[in-house]
Amino acid sequence: MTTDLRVLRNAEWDVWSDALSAAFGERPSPEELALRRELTEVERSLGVWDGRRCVGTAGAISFGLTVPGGAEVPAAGVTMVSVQPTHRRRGVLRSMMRRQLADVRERGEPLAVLTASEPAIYGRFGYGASAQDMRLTVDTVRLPAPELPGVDGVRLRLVDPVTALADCERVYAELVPARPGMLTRPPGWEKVTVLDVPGKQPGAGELQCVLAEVDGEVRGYTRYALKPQWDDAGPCGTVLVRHVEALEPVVYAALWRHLFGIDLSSSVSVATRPVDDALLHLVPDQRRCGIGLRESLFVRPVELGAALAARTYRTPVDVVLEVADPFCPWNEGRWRLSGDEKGASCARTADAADLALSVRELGSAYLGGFTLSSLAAAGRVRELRPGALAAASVAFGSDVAPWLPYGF
Ligand SMILES: CC(=O)SCCNC(=O)CCNC(=O)[C@H](O)C(C)(C)COP(=O)(O)OP(=O)(O)OC[C@H]1O[C@@H](n2cnc3c(N)ncnc32)[C@H](O)[C@@H]1OP(=O)(O)O
Repeated sequence: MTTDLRVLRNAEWDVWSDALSAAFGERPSPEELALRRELTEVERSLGVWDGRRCVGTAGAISFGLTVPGGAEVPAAGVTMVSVQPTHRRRGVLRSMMRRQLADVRERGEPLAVLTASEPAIYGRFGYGASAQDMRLTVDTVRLPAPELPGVDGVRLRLVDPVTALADCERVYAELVPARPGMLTRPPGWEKVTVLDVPGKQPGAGELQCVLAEVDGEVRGYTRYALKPQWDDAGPCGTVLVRHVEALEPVVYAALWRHLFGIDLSSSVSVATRPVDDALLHLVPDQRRCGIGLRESLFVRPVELGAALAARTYRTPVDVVLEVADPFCPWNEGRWRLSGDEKGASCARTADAADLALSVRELGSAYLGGFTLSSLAAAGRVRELRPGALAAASVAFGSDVAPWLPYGF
């Protein structure tokens, strides 16, 4: 099989996009397609061609990723990856991943990030699961709505989601530096948050948006749709929450109180919240919150030294890492990482190693969502100097759990 892997050209976008849709078995709406076109960074997108047929696609988005300590680090958001069924398991994906990581490095982005259709795919390319989604299906019949002193002072306003976008984005922008894993997005990406595709959530009504105001200022918002349902006893619909964000506890409680109280519903379901979400402490019984966990954001250190130096460390750390990275061999070897809560440096060293691990484990530990100790318990990190593992594991931690609020 002779194929040609090259950077996408504008004129090829339609064929490339059709190949992507076909590989996922999707038929996007005209609105979705228009947004995909707008958000494709063509010069960062790759296509693999077999004659005039596009058989492989991969895109990258120029994000900024919040890391522990609050810095925003340039990160390539890997997306739109597909290979046609006729060309699978012949190394097309591998060739795109190799080319893409070389491009990311050339651009000087220390990190690549993605969310995976199937998590088993990307470890071999050095991506480690780094953050988790908490899914909740809350029994709002049995659980009382959240209450906090001052909740009655929060004014809620039902608004058109698109008209309210700028207000919501101001809130979102304030939240981004406060939590590792959150992304600063290129302009246009905010439209994805309000794209309401009829039929995408079968049975659900129109997307609603509620703004929460304190003293006339927007301090939070929620977006949701009601999925009505009826049984012999009456209404038992579900409120499907897409987003619920707030800048202070009382606003968060007010938004959840609203969601708990929506007529004709008996549960509220939200696909993703951080694992340390405050709702768990605003209700008296977590068991009735129907909690589920799954991995969400994968992180791949592309320039290892720059990536490790870009975040801060919870406790002082001075550790020599013996790093394996067969897919990006420029990262292989020994690195001394020294840092604390103010900053860090990471440079090559000839000193004896304290810990041995691969770049994938460093991706998993990078945002503080998974500990080096838990990875060691799975045999994926080896301690070479007694005491080094516990010290590094604590230092890599984060007070706030990493979280990615949406897919890309
Ligand atoms: C970031 C994102 O966009 S995620 C979206 C990924 N895309 C999809 O899921 C769409 C449907 N699937 C596809 O298009 C293709 O099957 C792909 C892209 C997943 C794989 O493409 P291929 O060209 O077949 O992969 P390729 O032949 O390069 O395989 C590379 C390695 O990954 C492995 N692999 C490929 N697909 C999978 C999978 N679904 N699960 C586990 N391993 C996989 C291969 O076995 C191979 O393993 P090796 O390292 O042991 O040799």
